[in-house]
Amino acid sequence: MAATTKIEWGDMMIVSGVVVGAATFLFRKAIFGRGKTGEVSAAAAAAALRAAPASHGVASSSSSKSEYSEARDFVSKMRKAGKNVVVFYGSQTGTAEDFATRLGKDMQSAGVRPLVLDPESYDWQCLAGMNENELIVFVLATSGEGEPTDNMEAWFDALASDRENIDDSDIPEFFQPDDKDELDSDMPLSSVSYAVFGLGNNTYEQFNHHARVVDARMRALGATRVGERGEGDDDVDIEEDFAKWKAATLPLVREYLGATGDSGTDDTLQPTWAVAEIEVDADKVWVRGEMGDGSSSSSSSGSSPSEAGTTTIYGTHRPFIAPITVATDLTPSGERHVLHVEFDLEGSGMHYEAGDHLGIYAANSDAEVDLMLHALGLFERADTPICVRATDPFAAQQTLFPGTATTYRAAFRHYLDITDPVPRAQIASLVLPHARSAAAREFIGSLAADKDVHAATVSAGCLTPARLITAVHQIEAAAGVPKDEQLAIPAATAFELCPRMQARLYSISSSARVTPTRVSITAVVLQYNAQTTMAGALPLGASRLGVATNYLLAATNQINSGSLDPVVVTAANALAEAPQFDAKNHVIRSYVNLPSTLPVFVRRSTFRLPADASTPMVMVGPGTGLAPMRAFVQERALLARQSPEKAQGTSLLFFGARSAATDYTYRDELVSLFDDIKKTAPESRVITAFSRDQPQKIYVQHRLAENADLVYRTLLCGKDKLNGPSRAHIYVCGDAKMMAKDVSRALITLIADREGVSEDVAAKWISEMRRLSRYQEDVWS
Ligand SMILES: Cc1cc2nc3c(=O)[nH]c(=O)nc-3n(C[C@H](O)[C@H](O)[C@H](O)COP(=O)(O)O)c2cc1C
Repeated sequence: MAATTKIEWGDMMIVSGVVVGAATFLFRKAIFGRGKTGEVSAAAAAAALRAAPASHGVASSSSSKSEYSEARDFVSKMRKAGKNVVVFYGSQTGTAEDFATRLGKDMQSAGVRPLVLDPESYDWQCLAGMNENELIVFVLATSGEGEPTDNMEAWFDALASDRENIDDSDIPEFFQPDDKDELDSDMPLSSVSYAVFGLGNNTYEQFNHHARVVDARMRALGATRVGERGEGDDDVDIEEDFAKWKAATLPLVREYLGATGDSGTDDTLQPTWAVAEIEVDADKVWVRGEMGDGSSSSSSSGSSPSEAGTTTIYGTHRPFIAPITVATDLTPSGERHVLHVEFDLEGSGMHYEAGDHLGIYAANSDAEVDLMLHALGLFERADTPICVRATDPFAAQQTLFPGTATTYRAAFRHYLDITDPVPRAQIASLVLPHARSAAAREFIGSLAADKDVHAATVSAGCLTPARLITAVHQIEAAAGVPKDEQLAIPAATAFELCPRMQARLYSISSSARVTPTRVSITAVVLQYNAQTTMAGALPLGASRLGVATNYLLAATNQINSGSLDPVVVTAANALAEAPQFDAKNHVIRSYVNLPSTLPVFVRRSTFRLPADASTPMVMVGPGTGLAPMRAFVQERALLARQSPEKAQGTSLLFFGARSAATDYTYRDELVSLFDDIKKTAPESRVITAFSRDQPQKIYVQHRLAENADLVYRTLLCGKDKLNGPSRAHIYVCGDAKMMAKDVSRALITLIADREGVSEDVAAKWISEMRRLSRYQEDVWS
C-alpha cells in the first residue's frame, strides 16, 4: 500500500516523508465503543425495539445460517432504531468518517432518518435484506494505490472479489432475508437502493477507485443508485465537491424515501455530543492520552505477555508506549528540519519489515490547547473532569474519549485535532448559529456564504477553530461589542468542530534484520504559512504547525539539550503579543512537559523488498522518500556482509534534496552501506540530484534520464532486450503530485528510447510492472 499521508493535513501529508498512508486510528470500536453504548441507549433502544417492524430475518440460501450474527446485522439495527437510511463510511484517516457524520446530520434536517455506521462492525451479507423504502449510502475514501480503506476491506473483497479483474458473473453469497422471495441468483440486490460519494485525490493513478468499483458492483448486482456518484478531490476542494453532491442528492433522497415535512434546518443546533462536568475519582480521569485496555485490536502488530499471564496485543487501537532512544536533527543548518527518531520496541512483541509504516500518536502543543481553552472561555475550568456522550443513542460512536472521564485540557490535547482550518459547512452549521452580535454575524456569515471568502480567509489563513473564534472576538471587541455578548461556542459544539486526533503514519527507515527491536522514522518538520492579508492579526501568528512533527522536534530538542525551550508561549501572552514564533526554528516552543515515550504501532504495507537478493532494484526516494529505501539498502548491505560470495542484483538509489551541504541526509551511512553492497553487485550506487546546487534545477527524474544506460541495463536483468516485464523492481517514495508522475514519465521515455518503441508501448510496460507489483509507490500528496 502506498504511503501517504494525511492530514493533519498538516502533518500528514507530510510527513515525513513519509507518511503514509494511512492508516488510521479507528478509535471507535475497540477503544471508545466498548461497553458505553448500552448505558446510554438502553432505554431508547428498548423503546425502538418495541416500535420496530419485524426484524430482518435470516435463512441463508447460500451462506450458512450459523454465520449470521444479529449484532452484525445492520438492517435489523437500522429498523430497530426506527431509521430508514444507513450511511457506511470507508475511512482511513478520518475524513470520510467526518463527512458521513455530517451527512447524517444533514439528512436528519432533510426529514429522513439516517444511522451512520462503520462497515467493519457489520456484515455485508445482510445487504440483500434492504427494502425499497430504505436506502444505503456509501461514503468511501480511496486509500493505498487505489485500494479500499481498512474498515471496508471485507466488504470490498466480497463485493468486488477479484480486485484486478472484476467479473460480473461472480456473485457474493448474501443472507436470504425471511421477508423476501428467494433472491435472484444474478441480481440479488434488486430490492436495494443506494447512493455513493467517493473521496480521493486526482494526483493518484487510481482516482476514486474504491467508490467507483463499489458503485459498479452494486449496480451489477441489481441495486439502483439514487442520484449521481459524487467524487471528491482533495487536491482541489473536497469540501465543495461534497457540498455540491449533497445539494444535488438530498432532494432526490427525500423524494425517493417519500420524506414529508420540513426540509428546514431546525436540527442545525441539535448537538451531536452532550458534555457533563462530573465528580469522579482522580484515578478515573484520563489526562495523558490513554487509549484503552488493549483487550482487542483489529490490526495487531505485536503482543507481549503481561505479568498476570495475559497477552497484550498492540496495534492501532492499543499502541505500545515506546521509549524514544535516539532523536536527531539530520539537517540542523538546512531550511527545513529532517528528524531521525528511533523507538525501542523491546518487550512489545511487535515485529516490522522494511517498507512498513509506523503509526504515532502525538499531542497538540500547549499553546494551541491554551488558545482553544481561552477561545471557549474554559481556561479556568481546563482540568475539570468531564464525561461526553452522543445525544443520539443509536449513533455509531457513543463517546469521544476512552475511559470514564477526561478533562477539557486532555480532550483538546490528546483526543481532538484542533489544528485543521474550519470547513465552510461547519462554519455555517456550527459557528454561525452562535453569533450574537451584528459584527460576528456579518463576518461569520460572509465566510459561510462565499467559498472564495472562506478560501482566502479560513483556508489560506489557517483559521483553526480557536483562531477563528479568537478572530471573531477581536472583530467584536473592535466594534465595541461587550464581552458577554460576544460569540460563545459551547464545548459540545467545539468537540464537533474538531475531528478526532488521528495517528500519523511514517515510512519506517530502518531494517528489522539489522535492528529487530529498534525502529526508526525519518520525518520533515511541517509548517504551513498562512497566505492572507489578515496574517498579522491572527492569534499565534500566521502559521500552522504539523502536530506530530513539531512534537517530535520538541522531543528531539528536549532529549539533546536536556530541557524544553525556555520560552513557553501560552495563549494568554500569545494574544497579547502575537505572533510569538522562534523565527529560526519556525516553532512555537510551547510544550510544557514532554514524556520520553510515545504511543506507536506498526502498520503492514505491501511495499516490500524482493525476496531474492539477486533481483535488481531501482529506488527513487527524494527528500524523506529516502526512508524506506534506507531500510532496503541496510538490508541488502547486511546480506552482502553475511554472504559475500552470493552475487546480488544491482541496487540503484536515486536521492534528491535541495542542497548537498545541508540536506544530504544519512550521507556517510549510505556511502558505507553501498561500499558493502558493491562487493556483491558492483554497479550499485547512489545517484544524487541537488536541485539548488547549480543555476538550473536538477531533480531525480533528470538523473534517471542522464543515467539511462545504467537504468536500462539494470532493468534488462542480463537479457538482450526487455521482452515482457522485467524481473527487476522499481520503488518510488515521496511526493505523488509531481515527483512520482515525473519519474514515471522519465522511465517511460527511457524505455521507449532504448527499446525503440512508442511511448504508448512503454507506458503499457510500466502498467504491467505495476500490475505485477514490480513497480511500487509509497507516495502522498
Ligand atoms: C496513503 C494514501 C493513499 C491514497 N491513495 C489514493 C488513491 O489511490 N486514489 C485516490 O483517488 N485517492 C487516494 N488518496 C486520497 C484519499 O482518498 C483522500 O485524501 C481522502 O480524503 C482520505 O479520506 P480518509 O481521511 O477518510 O481516509 C490517498 C490518500 C492517502 C493518505
